[in-house]
Amino acid sequence: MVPATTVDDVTVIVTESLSKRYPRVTALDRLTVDIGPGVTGLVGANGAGKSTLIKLLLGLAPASEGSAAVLGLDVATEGGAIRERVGYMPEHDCLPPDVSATEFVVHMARMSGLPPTAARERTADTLRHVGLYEERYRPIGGYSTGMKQRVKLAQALVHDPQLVFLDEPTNGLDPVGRDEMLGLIRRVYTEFGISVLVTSHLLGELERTCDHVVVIDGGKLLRSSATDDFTQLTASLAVEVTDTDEHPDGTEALRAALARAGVAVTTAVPGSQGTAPAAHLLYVEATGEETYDLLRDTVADLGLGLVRMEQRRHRISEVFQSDEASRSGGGSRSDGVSRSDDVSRSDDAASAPGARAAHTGAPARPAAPATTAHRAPKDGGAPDAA
Ligand SMILES: Nc1ncnc2c1ncn2[C@@H]1O[C@H](COP(=O)(O)OP(=O)(O)OP(=O)(O)O)[C@@H](O)[C@H]1O
Repeated sequence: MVPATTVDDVTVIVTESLSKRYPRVTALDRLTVDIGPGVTGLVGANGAGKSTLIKLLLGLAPASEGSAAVLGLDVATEGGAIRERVGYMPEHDCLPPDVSATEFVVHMARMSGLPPTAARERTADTLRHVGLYEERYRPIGGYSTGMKQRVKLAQALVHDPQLVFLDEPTNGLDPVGRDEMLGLIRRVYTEFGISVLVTSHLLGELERTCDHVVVIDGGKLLRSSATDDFTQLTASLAVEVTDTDEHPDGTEALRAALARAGVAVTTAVPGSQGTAPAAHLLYVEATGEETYDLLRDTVADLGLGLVRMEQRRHRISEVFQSDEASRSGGGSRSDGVSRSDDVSRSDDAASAPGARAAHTGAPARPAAPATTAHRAPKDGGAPDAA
């Protein structure tokens, strides 16, 4: 696959007070954000306005208010030029069942203006890249959900865009399929230099894939930060030890010894209520070098093997959980629902590692943390939080 033109050191997407109002609902509400090159996650519950933002950025629907530019092109007047340079993977199933992946992707390449030979070559390259080369002549109707998602990704990449919009590409995939798709998405940028805007209702799944995360709720910006800012190092150390004949439960032996030494130890992931503790992991509050020394000596005195001792990172969801906990006095939510990775559907929350499903019927929404918008609105005020 021929690498795309890399977009370096430019703002890939800029929106300024962008709004979209339908008769009964405001889908986007004065959204102001800058997005640079790389892989950016756009996270929000169902109905948060993610698909609407993509449609506006592609110039497929007019904004009610405000402005936006993609690759320096105005969405209001240069939609055609934007769509030449941008690939789009829609959320919903939109594939013809009776044609093969090759026929479909060649057709999409021709629609994008590629000559017949180039269209066939690019199709073969792109299908190989997404892992569909062997099955490329089979009708799409017989494909699994994961294969269909790959066809949708291939057609978004076939015309060698500078940027792709991927709307919920992991929808309907099992955990293995999700991981594979997220790996593919990461490689779209690292191998081909194509910047990515990928939407998801799962906060957690994007932290491994994205350089930057934008969180929206009710059409408003909640937060826009580098992923590292969300997942900065915490003061706690994750410690894992082996069991021995003398201490069949090494973790418990270490916990008891540390407690006797007056060290704060927990088996639950700090700051994440409702998250199941990982087996054989202790979290120790680190107060300085002496904590490392004490841990090493205690493990040695007990005769245990030290498997790992590492400073742990916040998970993105914890940023929202801890804020919510502090707003409700440190306890759980008044409705009894704890935050999870999933900012939307309870069925997916149940499948997210360590997540507890919300069963209120209403979508669980992230609380607004102290907003650190990537770019403050021009009036200098903080963007509205829902
Ligand atoms: N054409 C439309 N007419 C009226 N309302 C719409 C239209 N498109 C979207 N909406 C409404 O705008 C809001 C935002 O929808 P949008 O599809 O952008 O959300 P989303 O974050 O992409 O969620 P999902 O993942 O469920 O699609 C929703 O309340 C939706 O019902």
